Amino acid sequence: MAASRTHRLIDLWLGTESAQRLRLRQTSLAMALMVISIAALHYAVHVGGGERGVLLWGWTACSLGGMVAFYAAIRSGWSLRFRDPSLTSQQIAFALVAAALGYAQAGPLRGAVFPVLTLILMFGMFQLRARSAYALSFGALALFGAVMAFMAGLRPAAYPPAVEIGHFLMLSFMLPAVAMLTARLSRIRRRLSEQREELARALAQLQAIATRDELTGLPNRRQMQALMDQELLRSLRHHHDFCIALVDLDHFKRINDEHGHATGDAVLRAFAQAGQAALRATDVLARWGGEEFVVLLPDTSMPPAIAGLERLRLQVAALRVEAGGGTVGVTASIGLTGHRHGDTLDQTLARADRLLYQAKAEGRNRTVTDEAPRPISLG
Ligand SMILES: Nc1nc2c(ncn2[C@@H]2O[C@H](COP(=O)(O)OP(=O)(O)OP(=O)(O)O)[C@@H](O)[C@H]2O)c(=O)[nH]1
Repeated sequence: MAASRTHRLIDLWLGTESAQRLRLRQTSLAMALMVISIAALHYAVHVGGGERGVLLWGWTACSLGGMVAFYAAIRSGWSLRFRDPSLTSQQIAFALVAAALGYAQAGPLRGAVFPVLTLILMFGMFQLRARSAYALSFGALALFGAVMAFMAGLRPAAYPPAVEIGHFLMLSFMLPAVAMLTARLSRIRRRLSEQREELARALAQLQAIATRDELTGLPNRRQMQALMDQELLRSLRHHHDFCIALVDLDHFKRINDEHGHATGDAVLRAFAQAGQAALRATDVLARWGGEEFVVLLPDTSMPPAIAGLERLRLQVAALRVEAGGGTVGVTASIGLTGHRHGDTLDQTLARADRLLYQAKAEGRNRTVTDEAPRPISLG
């Protein structure tokens, strides 16, 4: 109960979208650091005998208000319009200005600002590019240099010039060092993301090789086998019909022999395109091997299956492929059968194969089914 209330509060503060949650978590951490730094500065001024006057309270209000404004800009989604919706550089720049102004008021304990400064710059380590990290570091150095010079001139007793020069020298070593580390991390991050993209590309390529026929771009035999297995399971669960057809190009050897292998390849590609166009979007045409193809017609009974295969056969017969100045045509023989409940896929495929053999034997360029003959509608 208490846990779920805590979760609800956290969701209210951070939202539920994961990238936004990450950004807001980081900003909340920055806010916490700001609150601790404000408390520490008040303590430092108090211990140092300084006056907690309007300047300190003004600084406190601006520092807190700024962080709340950053939180609101991110939480409301307003910052999503920027390249970096976390507003990392802007938050760091703001915190650096607040730190420099805090340094001007901290008195004898002002050295405590330096580790905070490092911490502020470390917020950029996982986000900033090298250029931004160097710009922020050198900007901070210039800002602190100006504040140190100003304070040494204004209150030399509290900010002795010799001590300020020492502080500046320390910063001029420390800040570029942090920027160098950030730049190194940024390079590692970039290399990692390049490698990740390369891996994703290689994986996509491997998937295409494993599932597609290279010549025609159709699903290959392995992929078709998986699709038919899936369809078999679906048909068992939902008690629907599906059909399978074996399609074989006629006298294909002759095309190769008379026009060359390249023309044969072009005919296979043209067949694949025309075949897919003739079928419904849910039907799958796959290359089974050589000049033999399989069509899977999911959730389809025999009459529409016959119509679909006849449409395919007629469109293939109308194909003309360029070959050495002329054109070459091709026809297809088709064995079509419906899957029978209780049969294995191999049994259905064997039946389609026998029907295909029959189509060849009866003169080719025809669709043969084991269904009782009925008028074919091409609708
Ligand atoms: N160009 C090309 N030819 C192929 C490819 N795969 C198989 N073949 C050829 O397809 C031809 C198939 O010939 P056969 O099995 O004798 O059949 P067919 O000539 O089509 O005769 P029927 O099937 O009886 O009508 C062979 O010459 C194979 O070399 C391929 O990827 N590209």
